[in-house]
Amino acid sequence: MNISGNILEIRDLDVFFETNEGYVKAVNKVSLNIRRGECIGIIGETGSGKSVIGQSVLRLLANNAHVNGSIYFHGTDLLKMDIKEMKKIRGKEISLIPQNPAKSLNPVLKNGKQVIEVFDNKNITLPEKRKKVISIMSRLFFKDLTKVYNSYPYQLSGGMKQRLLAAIALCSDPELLIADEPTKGLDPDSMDKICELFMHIKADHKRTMLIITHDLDFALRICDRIAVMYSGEIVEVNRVKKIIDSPSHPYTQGLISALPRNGLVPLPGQSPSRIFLPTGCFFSQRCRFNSASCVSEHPLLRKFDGGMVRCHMY
Ligand SMILES: Nc1ncnc2c1ncn2[C@@H]1O[C@H](COP(=O)(O)OP(=O)(O)OP(=O)(O)O)[C@@H](O)[C@H]1O
Ligand code: NI
Repeated sequence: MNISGNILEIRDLDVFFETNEGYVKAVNKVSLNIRRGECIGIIGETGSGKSVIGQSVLRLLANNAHVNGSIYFHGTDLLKMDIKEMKKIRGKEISLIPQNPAKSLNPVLKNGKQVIEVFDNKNITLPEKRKKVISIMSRLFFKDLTKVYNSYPYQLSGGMKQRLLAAIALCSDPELLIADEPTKGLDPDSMDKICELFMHIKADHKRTMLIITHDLDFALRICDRIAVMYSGEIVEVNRVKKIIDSPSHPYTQGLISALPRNGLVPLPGQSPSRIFLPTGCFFSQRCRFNSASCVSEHPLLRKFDGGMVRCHMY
């Protein structure tokens, strides 16, 4: 029992990759807690370090990665855990809904069998497994269940494949569910269905979730709290309502203004090189409030307005 109520505690996570060009700083001193039953979103533009955080939690980083910091799951640091022990947690206590549904399914296995196969609880009989799988699938597929159960992945739409992957991820009854870009490459109709699916997982299955996405609208609809990443670090964390109604960090303000319903005002400029990061604020070159201290001094993440913000203005 964790007294703090946190399922996951990421502390000062640093990840850099060794490349021929130099050290790529992917994640800088990221700290984030996920409370039981909470759905937290990590948002930010491409390359900001969102996926690397998810991969760090599951210990699925590439071989050229160097990792520092701690990721506590029930008080045990996953980063120090024996890889054998880690495999007992991965896909069971912490499940991932992978990014690419097409690549993650076995094309020659019927959908129902696909879920039963990964459900490797050795203590229960096959009929019991089937019963459990059907119960999970019926909660995700509603009326089409028999048809879906007996057909093959290629007969499913993109949105339905996502549902199948969600069923696979849920059948181990995980304490934490991580989804990396669940809406990537989907048409608007499937997008709505995926939104509905995640709302359902949240409400009905009461899952603790970490949603990694560049799709701000999706995150705003699903999550309770949002962490905004810029160039490998968290620049703002707060409850969704605060992020939408009164974003504090100029980068978050830029993201919100760039939403289609707000007139799609794009943020000018580019994020800095990840090999030669600036001394001051990483966002200063693109910031309309840029001042001398922003260039000379790197801002710390400080408590503000019920959340945290990394900006000299606060
Ligand atoms: N194996 C690797 N070797 C070198 N650099 C890497 C490696 N994996 C990731 N990176 C770099 O780390 C940074 C963070 O990557 P990450 O995949 O976490 O971004 P992201 O925020 O998930 O972006 P996207 O929205 O495109 O998925 C990027 O600059 C990326 O190029
Ligand atoms: Ni990513």
